[in-house]
Amino acid sequence: MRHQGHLQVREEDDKFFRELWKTIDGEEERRSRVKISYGTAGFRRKGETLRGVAFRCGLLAGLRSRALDGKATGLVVTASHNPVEDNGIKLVDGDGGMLHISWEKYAEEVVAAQSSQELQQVVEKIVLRPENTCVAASGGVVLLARDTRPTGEALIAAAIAGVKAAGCEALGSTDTLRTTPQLHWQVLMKNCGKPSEESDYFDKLREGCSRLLSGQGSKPVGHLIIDCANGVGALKAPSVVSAISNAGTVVTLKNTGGGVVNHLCGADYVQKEKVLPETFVDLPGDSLCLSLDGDADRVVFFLPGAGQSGQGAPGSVDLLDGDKILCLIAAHLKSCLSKLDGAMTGPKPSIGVIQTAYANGSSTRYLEENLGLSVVKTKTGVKHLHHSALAFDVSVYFEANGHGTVLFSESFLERLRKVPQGNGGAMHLLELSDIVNPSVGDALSMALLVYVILTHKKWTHREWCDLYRDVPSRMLKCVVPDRSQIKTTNAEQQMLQPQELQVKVDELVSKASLGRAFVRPSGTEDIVRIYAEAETQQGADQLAQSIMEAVRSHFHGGQ
Ligand SMILES: CC(=O)N[C@H]1[C@@H](OP(=O)(O)O)O[C@H](CO)[C@@H](O)[C@@H]1O
Ligand SMILES: [Mg+2]
Repeated sequence: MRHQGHLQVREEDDKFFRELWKTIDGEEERRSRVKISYGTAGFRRKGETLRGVAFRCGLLAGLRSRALDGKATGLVVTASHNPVEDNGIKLVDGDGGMLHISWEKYAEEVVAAQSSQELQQVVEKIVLRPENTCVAASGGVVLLARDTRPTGEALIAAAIAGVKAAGCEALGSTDTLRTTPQLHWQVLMKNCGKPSEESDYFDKLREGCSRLLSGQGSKPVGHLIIDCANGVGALKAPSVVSAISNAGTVVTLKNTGGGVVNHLCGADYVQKEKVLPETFVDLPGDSLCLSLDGDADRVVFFLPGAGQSGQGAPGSVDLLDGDKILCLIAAHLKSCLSKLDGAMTGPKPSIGVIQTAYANGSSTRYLEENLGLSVVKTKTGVKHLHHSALAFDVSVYFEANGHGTVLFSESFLERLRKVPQGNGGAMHLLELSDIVNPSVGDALSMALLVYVILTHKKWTHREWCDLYRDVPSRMLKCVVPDRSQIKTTNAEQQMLQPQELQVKVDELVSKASLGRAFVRPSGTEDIVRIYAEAETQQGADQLAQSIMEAVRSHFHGGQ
């Protein structure tokens, strides 16, 4: 029967598996899995408690591959920007993107299963659903990789066991270290019939960047200093940055693994604290710096300086976050498209610019008022931004924290290829498409892209920094008994429930000069986030604080 044997748990065959199964069925593991949700970007928690989750995710990635007629899927063991003791699982779908939203609930169901018997039943139930009649009885392949966290090896071993239990082939071992965007790309390539070697992705980025820089004759910056966050990006950065050093900029890699991943370094630290990574001392005056996160899918740039206020403490930075990266790219794409005018047949190409509510108000104003572009706002989480971006010929999306990429639709690329030789604009756009990841944000690819754009625009890093000045903002977190009581609308900028809390927020915002604020439940932490902007830093701080008090008082009666 087709639906028999979807889970092939052969405990008697394999000592490793018997040991693993004991852990999976251990009391502590069981309890810890009950309420774990897929979240904004996969499962995440203390690495020590994740073997059962990793096993089940391997199993699910295998089932998903079987549902896609044997197309490869992927699984990355990483906790991204989170501390070293955390770990997590990100699942990659057959198109190289993130796991399809319709399968997230299955991931939660398999993870919540409390015993091997229950797991078997959950799997059978999933494949018996009418929408899953496509799940083939066999076949399937899953690409696996991990970042550099110490718990990664054990989790990959568990995930491989899960893939095998689903009757699928596992490609990857406990030693397979990849950045998240690299694995996404490898899944995409495999499904295009072009299976790739470890180095292919970075070779392609480096060679593409060298082509774009050749003959430019000027460099935007003397020194580029890269904070690798002591993560997996440190292993891969050398293979791409030679394109930049060959163009005459001195590239220095820091935090390449000697310290603890994301500790006092990395994109999240720099973006949230607005300070230099700890090891960034005695920097040359003309340095442009950037920080990756632990799995290198997120990047922010910064200039050592006095901070935007001009009065920052030593070590403070002028931050060029995801919003500013997006504005630079959008400005460049717009001018490239204008060079195509008349050279391309058919309708005018559409350009999409996608942000979330956390984008600084000044960036949205710059895009709309200076560039004349209309901005689409989506819910938080790259999967939402990516989905909206797919509607355009060319699009760029970024979260303020540095997650983002540029997308070119296949039909637009086809039209570009037909533009007569000699139109530099079309060739340039085609070359740009070679150095971006079409599936997810990639810190290293974006580092190259920013450098290329600054070079072509003949802009210095200062000019980029001065595109606009951020509105002062403040983000706070608040623990509430049940954050799922908050329901939002309008790209999470308003609460539908509790209605009276939204009324209070509106009232507080109306009192703040140039105020803007919203409250939403986090998708990755058991907290509620409060974001506020105002004319002054003090105004933003006060607005955020008073909203936090309103949230507390609503949920805890003022306690
Ligand atoms: C305000 C904020 O930075 N939110 C982050 C955070 O999501 P939350 O749902 O806000 O916890 O983690 C996500 C996954 O890394 C990231 O995509 C998102 O931008
Ligand atoms: Mg990350």
